[in-house]
Amino acid sequence: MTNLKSTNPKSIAVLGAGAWGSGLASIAEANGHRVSIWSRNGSYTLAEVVENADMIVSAISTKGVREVATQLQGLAIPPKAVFVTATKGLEPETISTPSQIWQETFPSHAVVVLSGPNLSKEIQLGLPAATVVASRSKDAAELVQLVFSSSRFRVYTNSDPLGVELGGTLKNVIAIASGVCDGLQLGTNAKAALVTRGLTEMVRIGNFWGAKTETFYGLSGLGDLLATCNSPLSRNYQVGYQMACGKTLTEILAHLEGTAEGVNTCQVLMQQAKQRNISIPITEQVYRLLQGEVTPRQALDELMLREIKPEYSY
Ligand SMILES: NC(=O)C1=CN([C@@H]2O[C@H](COP(=O)(O)OP(=O)(O)OC[C@H]3O[C@@H](n4cnc5c(N)ncnc54)[C@H](OP(=O)(O)O)[C@@H]3O)[C@@H](O)[C@H]2O)C=CC1
Ligand SMILES: O=C(CO)COP(=O)(O)O
Repeated sequence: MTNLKSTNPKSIAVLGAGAWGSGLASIAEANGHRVSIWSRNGSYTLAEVVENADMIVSAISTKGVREVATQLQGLAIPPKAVFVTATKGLEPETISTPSQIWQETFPSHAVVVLSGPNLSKEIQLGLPAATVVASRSKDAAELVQLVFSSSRFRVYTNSDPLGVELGGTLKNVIAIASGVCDGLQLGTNAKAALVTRGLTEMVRIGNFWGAKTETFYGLSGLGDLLATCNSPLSRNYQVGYQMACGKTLTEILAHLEGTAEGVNTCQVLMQQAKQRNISIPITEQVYRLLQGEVTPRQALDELMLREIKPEYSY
């Protein structure tokens, strides 16, 4: 069996002290690495945490990524530092993924995407989980794999960073739909149909942007889809569930613990789908529900009564 406790501790700067930033910091710390955490209200400055960092791990919500990346641009980042992004969203103005923002801001540094079925509350409890680290740089991905692998966290490498990142991002919209499905008590058959067709929709969007189909059938796609569509711990699932129980989006977001990225992702996807004529019927109904244009029951009827068609169009 591999001994994963590090004999070569690295300096890890974690940006974002939310649920996932704290979770990732604990995993690296337990593996013997030197971890310092930055957040807007924390006691360290950005310059202090990134000084001498071997790895800069961002678990900032999408809305803050560019702002923090730009602040870092003015600081002395060690040339060999590897950026790791764990954010699952899309920037509305540019449709960039978080890793694209990091790579654009730091073109000569390696960027690694970390994404998988990783509900942070379960990880905090020490329950076992697996994830994926993906990069164009094999060496960087393997370094990140080594830093985070433990007896409770199994880390796989992957060479399709876009597919890995989009899996974690796109499933959030389907998780909202799954929450609606459970809130309306539509049963197991309906849930299976929703998640399976949701995966088809994820593959369609992902392929359009250049991600590989097979990546969506791995941990960062199907794996994360199953976790978030079946767990009340998922904030995105909670948004859908509570809407099905009659709450408004504003009421839900006011009391939600943490970020539900699917709400913004859904808007970005709808804009793109309209402009480029991509068929994303589930996302479209989630969008209309979030906009207050349909009730959960109307959204269900719209999906069930779409024009009949083959399962796959060749
Ligand atoms: N929780 C989970 O189970 C998982 C979450 N993720 C993803 O990780 C990301 C963060 O999620 P999570 O930790 O749960 O969310 P939280 O809401 O708990 O934390 C959000 C973090 O983002 C920071 N942030 C938000 N806006 C800004 C900004 N403008 N500038 C700087 N920092 C900002 C917050 O900073 P501050 O602390 O200063 O308020 C906080 O650290 C999301 O993209 C999510 O999808 C991925 C896997 C698992
Ligand atoms: O991405 C997650 C688990 O992998 C967390 O999901 P939520 O953001 O919906 O809580």
